[in-house]
Amino acid sequence: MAASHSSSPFDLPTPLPDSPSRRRHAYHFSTQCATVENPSQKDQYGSSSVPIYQTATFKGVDGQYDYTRSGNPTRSHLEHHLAKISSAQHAFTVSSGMASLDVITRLLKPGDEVIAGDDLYGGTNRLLSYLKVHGGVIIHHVDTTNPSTILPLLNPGKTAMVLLESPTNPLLKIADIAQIASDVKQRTPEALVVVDNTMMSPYLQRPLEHGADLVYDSGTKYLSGHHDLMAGVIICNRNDIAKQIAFIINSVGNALTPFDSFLLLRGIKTLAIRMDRQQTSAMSVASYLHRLGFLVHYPGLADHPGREIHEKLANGPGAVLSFVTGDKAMSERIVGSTRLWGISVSFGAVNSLISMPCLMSHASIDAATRAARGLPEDLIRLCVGIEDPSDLIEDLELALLEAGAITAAPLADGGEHYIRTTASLPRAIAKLAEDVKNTGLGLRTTPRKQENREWFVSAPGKVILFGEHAVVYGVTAIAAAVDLRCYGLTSPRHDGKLSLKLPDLHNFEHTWDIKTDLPWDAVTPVLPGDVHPPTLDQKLVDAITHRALPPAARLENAQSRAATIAFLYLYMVLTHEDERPSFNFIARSSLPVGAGLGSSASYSSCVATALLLLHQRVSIPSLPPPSRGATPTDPAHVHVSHKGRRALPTEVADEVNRWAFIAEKVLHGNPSGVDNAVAVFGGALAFTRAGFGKKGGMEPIHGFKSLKFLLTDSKVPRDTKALVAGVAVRKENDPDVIEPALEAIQVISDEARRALSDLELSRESLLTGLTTMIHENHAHLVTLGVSHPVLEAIRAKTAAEPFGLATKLTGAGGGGCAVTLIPDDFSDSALRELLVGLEKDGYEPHVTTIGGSGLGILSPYDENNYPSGSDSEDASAPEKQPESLRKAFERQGVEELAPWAEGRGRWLYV
Ligand SMILES: N[C@@H](CCSC[C@H](N)C(=O)O)C(=O)O
Repeated sequence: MAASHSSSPFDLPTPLPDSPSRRRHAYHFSTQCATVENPSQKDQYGSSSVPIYQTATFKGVDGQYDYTRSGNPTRSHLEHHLAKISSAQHAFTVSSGMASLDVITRLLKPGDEVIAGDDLYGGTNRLLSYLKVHGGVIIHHVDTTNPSTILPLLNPGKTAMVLLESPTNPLLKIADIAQIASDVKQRTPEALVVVDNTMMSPYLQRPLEHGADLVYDSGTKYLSGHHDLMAGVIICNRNDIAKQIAFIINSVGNALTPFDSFLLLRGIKTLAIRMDRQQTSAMSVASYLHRLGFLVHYPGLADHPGREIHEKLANGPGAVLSFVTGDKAMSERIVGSTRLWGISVSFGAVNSLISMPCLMSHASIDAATRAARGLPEDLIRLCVGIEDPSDLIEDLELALLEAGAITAAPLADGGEHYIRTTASLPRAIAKLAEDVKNTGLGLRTTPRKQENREWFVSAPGKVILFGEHAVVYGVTAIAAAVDLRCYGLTSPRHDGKLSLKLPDLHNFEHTWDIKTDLPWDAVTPVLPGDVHPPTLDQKLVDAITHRALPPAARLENAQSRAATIAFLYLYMVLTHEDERPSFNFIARSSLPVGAGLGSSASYSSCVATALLLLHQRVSIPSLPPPSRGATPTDPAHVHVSHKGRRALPTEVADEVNRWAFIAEKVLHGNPSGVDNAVAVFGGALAFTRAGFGKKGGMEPIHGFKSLKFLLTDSKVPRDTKALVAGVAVRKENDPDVIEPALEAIQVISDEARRALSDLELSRESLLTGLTTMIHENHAHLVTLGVSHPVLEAIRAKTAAEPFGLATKLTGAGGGGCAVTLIPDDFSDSALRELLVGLEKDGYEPHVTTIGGSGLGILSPYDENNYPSGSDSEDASAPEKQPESLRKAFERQGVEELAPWAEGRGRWLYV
């Protein structure tokens, strides 16, 4: 026996007697929710909470209950309560929202026609598809935002049901339930108008009041509010339908259990208060995303196309919203980067959830149908809970930042704000342009003049002074440029070929025929002025790996293979409109490779700079005119000796940095961006990873004074991933030891940052302070378990008399490099003695200065000195030309690289 409620929903007036001065009136919704009373079902003990009648059977014959499938007192209380708050005559509860729809669609028979929306919950679509295939029911999907699309499908004698969601799941479209119900009643009065009201709950919308015949709700959502039960609710006013529903539920046996009935009843008591809070926060979240420029679907926003209709039907916009980013991979990253928003299907719980419908709740709709119905693959659905809205927005902002969906932009007052990055649109336009070109419809523009100069570029490596490993947990790391550098040289060719040579990396060399050896069909170019999307184009990476790598590089050496892929990737995405420069690129490095000193980032920066110059996407400032009369021995330029620093404009540095980061992604998958930032900008910076309640970002340490350090490569290879994972395990197992160590490292980094930028601090105090901090930071790294016996041996050697120096591991540890501070008064003879001792022990020490210049480009460039084709494979190249940079560059020993490069002319640095 299914419970049914036969009195008016507003049968719980104030207890006051009706009088002319004080009218009896219905209690407000929240009062009704909290007040569970059924006058016809008084509890024998007056219990204030409805008891759980955890019983399958009831004794006796002819009693109100006999078997819980047919009826149970706990469920009756719940159904009475639901009918009351839904303005309904009848309410039924079943095992899930889908069970509700199953019960309702059992009213159909083969040949019946159902009209449903084209944006609807994946499970609903699945059940309708099942009925179409197995039940002989004809299903029409239409755009229910436009009631006139339904009219031609209303087929008297055939249309049995019109199934609506409003707002729809997940695009939050609005269907005019009242208008549609009236049209249906007029044209096909026998058809039932059924509404899935889950998104609104009876608090915000009561479709029976707008002409619906049947309303169902997934009680799992707002009604329960805590995601601790599954339930479905069906309500209606018509006795004939109620009778059939009760019959089906009893026959099928899917009525809600006594325990779940109890839980649902408990949840409903707080429905209004939860919904109020959730809805207010949802409005803030929607407005926040809307302000950033995302396309947000939420009926509370002023520009929502269905807002006016929704406001006629409902008392609020609810707490579910969705938005698109323009890039599925970016959406995946956003969803994966949130901490507070749980990645989960469903909605309506007190805790906030984030999901990608196409991968989750709506995955059962096949991709082609999703596309045909306009359900975007990059759609993110947000279900707002009761947490503090500022925490929710902060968490979302950090995720958007981390995913590259927003970026900081300067404000007129010197401050900063976040704006949406616009990676996806120009990319689509570029693709379109390519497509047009490939189909022969494009207009060919005159190709630009081929870049005929040799370009000589260089970028420094980096050393982490403080904060390594701890940086993974949100601690600030201090990184600085070292004066060991990577150098890159391009020389023009005129034979349609491209070559890469890496003499210090297993002497790798390869030449490609640009037209035939590179997988051009796999590339989506990034147009000038546009930014590369935050994620790599994996299709292109794969195509290069499988179709462009020479067998030797593919098989032999992982470093040269990765360096080649990064080079070709950048070359190809920067190429557009058939302008495919032909040249040789040689990279050399005075930095030890794979020792944690940022050699890959300095290589990436050189590749990015060289390619941007060759593709004519950046240019360097031309030499200013002479300030006085020039003579053969005096070029007469004003020249203040700043050694070229700050001569390269910030725009050039920013562009190179962006592309160097892309090359770093090819090389490392998920780099932090610190290494390439140091390689490009030089100096020193403080880096904090986003997350752990921090915004994250990099800040230059202004006023950084250059310092002398000894970098000792232990020559012991290390496994960075394993070391990072080891710290994670220790942190998990021994938080009382590891957490304080991380906190102490943050204190050291903060102090180091202050000291390094304090212009008034004496040199002596700075060096003393740094010595202490080096010792302390190393001790904490030992606690984290990332030191190694060779690093301890280097520490002991440098600390021993007569040296007395402070050393710490730098980077991942477990081998790799140690960094030793050399005070200004440390004698040359002592330094020589130390170097000899370290070399004798099998280490490779480098005396370096840190905090120096970033990216450098050789200039002024005398184009006539190295004319076109001087070193090219062009058969017509004139003979007897001055030696090109290329040959001399290749000839230098690694130690001579830096002084030789400096001697080539005037370098411009960032
Ligand atoms: N795997 C489930 C997914 C349930 S989605 C639940 C909810 N209605 C929502 O919109 O999130 C299934 O396939 O049904």
